Amino acid sequence: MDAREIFKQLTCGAVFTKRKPPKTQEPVAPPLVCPKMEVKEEDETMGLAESMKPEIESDNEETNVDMQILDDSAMPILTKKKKKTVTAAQLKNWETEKINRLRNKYHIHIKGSNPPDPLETFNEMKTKYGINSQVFDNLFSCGYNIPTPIQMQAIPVMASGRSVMACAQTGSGKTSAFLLPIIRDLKKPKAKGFRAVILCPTRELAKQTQRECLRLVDGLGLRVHILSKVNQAESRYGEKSNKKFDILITTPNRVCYLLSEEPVALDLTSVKWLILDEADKLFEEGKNGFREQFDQIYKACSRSSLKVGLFSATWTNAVAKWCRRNIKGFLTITIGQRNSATDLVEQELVFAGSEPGKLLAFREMLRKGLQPPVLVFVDSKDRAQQLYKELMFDGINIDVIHSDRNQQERDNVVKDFRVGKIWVLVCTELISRGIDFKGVNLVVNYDFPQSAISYIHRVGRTGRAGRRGRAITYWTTNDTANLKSIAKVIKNSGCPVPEYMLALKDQSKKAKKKLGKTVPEREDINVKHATKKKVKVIAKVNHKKANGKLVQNGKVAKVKTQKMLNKSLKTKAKKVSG
Ligand SMILES: Nc1ncnc2c1ncn2[C@@H]1O[C@H](COP(=O)(O)OP(=O)(O)OP(=O)(O)O)[C@@H](O)[C@H]1O
Repeated sequence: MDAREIFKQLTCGAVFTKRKPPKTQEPVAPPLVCPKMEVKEEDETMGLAESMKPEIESDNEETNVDMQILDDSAMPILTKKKKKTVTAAQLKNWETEKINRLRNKYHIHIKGSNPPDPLETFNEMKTKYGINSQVFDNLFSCGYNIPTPIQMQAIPVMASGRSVMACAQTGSGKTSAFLLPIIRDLKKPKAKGFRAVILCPTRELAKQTQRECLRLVDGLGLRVHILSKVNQAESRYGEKSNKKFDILITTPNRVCYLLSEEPVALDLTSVKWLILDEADKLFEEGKNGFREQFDQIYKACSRSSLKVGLFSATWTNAVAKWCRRNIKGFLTITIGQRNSATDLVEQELVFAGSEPGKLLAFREMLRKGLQPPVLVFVDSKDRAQQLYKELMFDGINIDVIHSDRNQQERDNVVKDFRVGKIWVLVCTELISRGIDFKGVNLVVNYDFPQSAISYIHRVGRTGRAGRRGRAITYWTTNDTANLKSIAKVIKNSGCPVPEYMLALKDQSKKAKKKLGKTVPEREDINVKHATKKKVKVIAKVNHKKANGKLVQNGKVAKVKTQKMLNKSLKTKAKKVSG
């Protein structure tokens, strides 16, 4: 017997090859399951309702056995394949669950029948809604890589031709949320006249929206227009005009002026989309609101298929009521908690005792050093002017904006603040809504806001587009009426507030409404609180330094002496008292 024969007998005829054996699976014994015990699968269906999981069939129902016989003595090798059976209904449920998870993740709440699914990426605008790839490129050149939660939901809603009422925090990208679906819908320029109208409460906001729109329509040829000189409008937008514009961005007053002309100087019959940015502000009644103007504009947009979009960071009953009465099949989108301040802002309430105490506290803050740009909000244009005059000699680049300044001055101030020439801007509610100054580090509520809604918008000028910010609010014993509601807003956005503030008595609805409308009486902020001597000395020094002129923001301003300041304030006070 040669060595080969001996080896064959010893190995019982086994064959050895260089090939790797196929992967085998040991036959698995059925799991021991206690009758009452639930077996949880550790797979991607975790957390889904039982009915939504794909059906996984058990071992004893069907098992495919593959046998591979290498030779007579080899063991059979079992391979088990699990078959999955998923019905269409289950797939749909599964998809719904995925969408719900996405909405929960981004705190997207939507109300109304058959809402479209939210987008997860801008790319879906191309694949699902056929948006022009040029717009897509424009988005990326704006630095927008992923949609914000309001964009995720509002874009598909509007792109599917539905009216919408949307509420999302300040600085969360609402402007592009309504601009993108409009641009998608209008596609290219047409000689039909305005097909979209965007109403904003202030001209500053209208200009900013126009800028954003121009960036997004770049390369499409769509013509975006802002109503400026109403006296030139007649020939440009009237019935006989050559209809040279597609999108109109404006404040309501200017539109109403043209609509009241004989013959009507603005044709809105082709308007497909009417957007109200800062809708709750536009719906306010009284001299600061635009309720009547809006009604007139809505009537003039007579196209039967008109769709309306109402956007704001704050939600009021008046807006919801109007939507229910006038718009069929609209959807309501809310991101996060309604009427809440952004949690990107570190907020603080500071008790300043009295009016002079506020000035001292503010000066102390300036002395310690602050990081510009800073916005300082006060109650009225007179107070804005007073505070500005008080601080203009303190060696900071400061300016003021309010509705008494002419349009050119207002535009210059906004421009200078944007480019960093102005460090501290004293302002009124005029710029509390919608204005997107990039990188404001600090908002100071020098005067306590008249309502929680006003507080939310003022504070929302910082902490925008994912950046963090800070807000300081001074309060005195005169401000206790609103203290609780504002303390609550601060607490809800995750900042600490003293417990006693939250335990204060609630105001009645009527009292709150009244408070929101009336400007509280406050002691003047003026130089009489500082020692006259000190002001004279400062004025003298500045006078000398600038050879009789004060150079500010690249412009030459006349330095006013104490006497001149008092005189101008007295004449202003006389004017106000009538
Ligand atoms: N998808 C995005 N990715 C990154 N930045 C974005 C995106 N969308 C918008 N932004 C930026 O976020 C900032 C705030 O946007 P926007 O002014 O539209 O906010 P808003 O929600 O209208 O705020 P407000 O309530 O104060 O009017 C802007 O500077 C804008 O350029």
